[in-house]
Amino acid sequence: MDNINGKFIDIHGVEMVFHTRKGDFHALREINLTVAKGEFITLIGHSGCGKSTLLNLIAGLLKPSDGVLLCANREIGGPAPERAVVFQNHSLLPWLTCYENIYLGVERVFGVSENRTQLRDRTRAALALVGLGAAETKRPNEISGGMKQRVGIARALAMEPKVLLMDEPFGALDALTRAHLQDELLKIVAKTESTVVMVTHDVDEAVLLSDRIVMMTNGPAATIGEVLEVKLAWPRDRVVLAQDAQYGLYRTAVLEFLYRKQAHPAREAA
Ligand SMILES: Nc1ncnc2c1ncn2[C@@H]1O[C@H](COP(=O)(O)OP(=O)(O)OP(=O)(O)O)[C@@H](O)[C@H]1O
Repeated sequence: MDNINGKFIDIHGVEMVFHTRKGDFHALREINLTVAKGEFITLIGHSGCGKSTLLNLIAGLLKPSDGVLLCANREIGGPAPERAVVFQNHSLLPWLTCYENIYLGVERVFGVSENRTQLRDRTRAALALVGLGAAETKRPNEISGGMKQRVGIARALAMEPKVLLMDEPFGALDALTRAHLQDELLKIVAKTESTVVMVTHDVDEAVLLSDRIVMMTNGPAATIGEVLEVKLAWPRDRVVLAQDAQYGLYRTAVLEFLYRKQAHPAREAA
């Protein structure tokens, strides 16, 4: 496919070299990847292989040393609300309520063209989408870690981004909360038809959520080693999939890549 929907995000020949006091560090080499509109992509690989760097390049928070990144046919020149980011640590402003945290982003994006009632409706709709309508007047220190992450997701989605970028959004949560939020995310993404690129360390999370899993080689000069297409039907049910032979095969393929083909750097160094 070479229409815009097939190449909604188009990453071509990207290199990333960090200039440090100890010299240049070649983090990423020859990154080529296209993401279709509505696709859910996860990036997986050992610690330090450059997953966050690649996500930050798509976010426009970093500029590539070489190569080009396009979103909807336009070069990514910096951060923009069309590419909203959710980090591992929610990054909510502690002195604002859940409502105000979301409203701030909504106002920034739609404040020029819409009145206060419309902005309020957008904020409330985003809170409702993540099931937090009742918590709108609470401050971040009054809600659980899972709820904070949901506010972060609501804040990102409220900006109606073309792409949702998530850097280990559930990494700091306990297993049950994590599973619950994964299920919620799948429902939200199905409803909003979002395009998602998500960094994860979790093999089950990758298989459950992804249309494709992008597996990265170890750094330095990391690149995309393999891309696994996950052809499990939607909607996906974790309990049903736990018994599914095909699910097991996908899981094994990722584990093989990570622990056979790409031995952990710490072990190689030992
Ligand atoms: N600003 C920077 N300056 C210098 N080196 C950097 C910078 N940012 C990242 N790096 C290096 O680039 C490599 C990739 O880092 P990155 O954070 O993208 O990896 P990662 O796969 O996301 O790791 P983790 O899974 O541990 O979060 C690492 O070796 C890191 O030390």
